[in-house]
Amino acid sequence: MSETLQSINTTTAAVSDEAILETFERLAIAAGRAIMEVYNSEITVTDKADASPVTQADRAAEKIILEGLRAAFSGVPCVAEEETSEGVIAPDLGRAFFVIDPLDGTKEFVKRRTDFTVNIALVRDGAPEIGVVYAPCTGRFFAGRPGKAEAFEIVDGVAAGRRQIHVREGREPLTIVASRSHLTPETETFIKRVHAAEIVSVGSSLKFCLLASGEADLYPRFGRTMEWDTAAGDAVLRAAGGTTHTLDGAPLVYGKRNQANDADFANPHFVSSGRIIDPAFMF
Ligand SMILES: Nc1ncnc2c1ncn2[C@@H]1O[C@H](COP(=O)(O)O)[C@@H](OP(=O)(O)O)[C@H]1O
Ligand SMILES: [Mg+2]
Repeated sequence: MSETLQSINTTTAAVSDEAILETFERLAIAAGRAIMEVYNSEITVTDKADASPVTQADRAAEKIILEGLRAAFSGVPCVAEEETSEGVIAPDLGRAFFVIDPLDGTKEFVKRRTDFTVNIALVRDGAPEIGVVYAPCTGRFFAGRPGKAEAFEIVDGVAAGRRQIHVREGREPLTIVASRSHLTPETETFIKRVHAAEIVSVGSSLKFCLLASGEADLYPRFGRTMEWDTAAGDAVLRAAGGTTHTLDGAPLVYGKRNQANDADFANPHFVSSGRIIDPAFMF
């Protein structure tokens, strides 16, 4: 059994991975409901300091998730997109902390497309171990913890069609998933090098989930992302048997602070993959 939260953080009770996931699921569904209320009425967009958009839905969803996590697991630090952008960051993350992107794919949301997601993850010892990704517009829900990844649909607030998912055996030509809004020249160069059957453009962390559910093989990201953009999807992917590597071939680690020439929690370029027969060609 994997380590409990209690053994690596000061919480009031020993908590199983399953119990953590149940809390994540409940909070993601509640956050998704708040997001869809805004989606179905008027969206107010403002620009953050980094020029990325934020809406009242991001803030409402983050409030629901943070209040829920802090009530259920007091003492476990939270790294959340909107709080961090306002300078609210725990001074010491310890060995276990939550990472939250309440609305990933804000550009998708603002354009009233369907790919935006709610993301909640637990990082332990630098690895994303437990995570949920929920796309409230379509109802698609993905959940992962060590050794088990699942997909299901949320219908009227209730989970239906729960099934285990796995990465697939990558076969050439591969299916590549890439960002719809942020495709860099470096990513395009990489895509040209790989023998791809199909390139699927997807907004948000759903890209990781398509690898996890065996619907695609590779997700190259040679552009800006922050840890909250990737932690939950990466947790689902790893639980399903996939990997995320930086360009030096090491697993992507989380909890990156005070890096020279870079902001806190910024990710380097990475490639996520399902079960690729020969990963050597990637780097
Ligand atoms: N130029 C840019 N402007 C805004 N966000 C950017 C960006 N480049 C990368 N991003 C990040 O990419 C995320 C979306 O990923 P994708 O392109 O895969 O859908 C955004 O998350 P948010 O939508 O949560 O802000 C944001 O953190
Ligand atoms: Mg994001």
